[in-house]
Amino acid sequence: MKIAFFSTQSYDKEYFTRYNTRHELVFFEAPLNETTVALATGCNAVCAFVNDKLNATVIQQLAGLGIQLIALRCAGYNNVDLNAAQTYQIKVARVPAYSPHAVAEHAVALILALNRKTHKAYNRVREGNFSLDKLIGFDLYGKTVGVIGTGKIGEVFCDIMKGFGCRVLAFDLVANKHLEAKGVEYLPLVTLLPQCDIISLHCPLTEQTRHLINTDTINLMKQGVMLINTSRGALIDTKATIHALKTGQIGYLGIDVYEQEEKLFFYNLSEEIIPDDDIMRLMSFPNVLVTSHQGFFTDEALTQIAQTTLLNIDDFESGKPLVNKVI
Ligand SMILES: NC(=O)c1ccc[n+]([C@@H]2O[C@H](COP(=O)([O-])OP(=O)(O)OC[C@H]3O[C@@H](n4cnc5c(N)ncnc54)[C@H](O)[C@@H]3O)[C@@H](O)[C@H]2O)c1
Repeated sequence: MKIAFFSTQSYDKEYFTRYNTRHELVFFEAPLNETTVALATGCNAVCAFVNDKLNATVIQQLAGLGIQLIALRCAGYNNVDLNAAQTYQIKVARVPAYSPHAVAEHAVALILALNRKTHKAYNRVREGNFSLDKLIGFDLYGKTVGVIGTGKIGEVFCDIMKGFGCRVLAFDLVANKHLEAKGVEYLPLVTLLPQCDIISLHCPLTEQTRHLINTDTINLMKQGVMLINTSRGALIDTKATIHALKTGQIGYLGIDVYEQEEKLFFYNLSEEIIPDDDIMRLMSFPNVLVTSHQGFFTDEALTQIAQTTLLNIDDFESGKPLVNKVI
């Protein structure tokens, strides 16, 4: 099959070329949207990533070009209009699990860096400043951590935080029996939020979870709470979060995802004027750490993403059941 890859970065090319044996891969740096969709002309499938826009218009245009498969090289599919894909009979497959450890460990990295201010210490000592002033952190041992969404990533995250000696509380639509057996306590969200020193988001972005973190839920949290989001940006109402950082209601924020990330993340904008005032405000707080959607970015995860995506394409081509189909 001939597959058009959108939003391609050098590492996508490297890993997919390494594991591809039978397909023709065409790599485009451009993201997939209404203005770039024509690049898929002559291809049978498109391979898309988290910030590609597969709305109804794009899907209609893809159908017009004869595209039969949308092979997502990610787990989330909130950026795909599934009704439109169904209408135009385009199959959608994804990579449901690729090293949940990669994302869970990144969430922990954000917690540790925010708490112990490692990023600041790194810069200080390079300038010969060996003072500890304002670098004080807190022991994770004995603290209460709230985990929202205890699927594959949330489960690994709970295990790691248990290992630190934290009390772990969870909120999910379905309780995970393995976690309950290890002492993770499931509570309604309104009961969980006021008890936690750290809250980490690991649920998908859906109509129910959009702006799950808003003024009302933030006000239920402990004053000075640490909020971590490695899931999807729109789980958090950015403006409400900025307000809470200004008042001190949120004491630390670690985000690997951002509501308006598609125009920023994965690009080098160091020589540009960035017009997004919210991200600029967020980055100006000393207690906010932003990474640009790198939770998945480990060798193991990139290998798994390439292998599973190519397997999905193989299965589709040979008419086998699509084990990783979304629809
Ligand atoms: N930062 C990154 O690089 C990166 C990489 C991969 C995935 N992600 C994000 O992480 C999310 C979680 O991934 P996963 O593999 O653990 O998914 P998963 O499907 O295994 O788990 C998601 C969990 O969220 C729960 N959930 C669904 N709706 C909920 C709701 N309304 N309230 C509470 N819980 C709810 C589900 O029941 C499930 O247990 C993905 O949806 C994706 O957005 C981020």
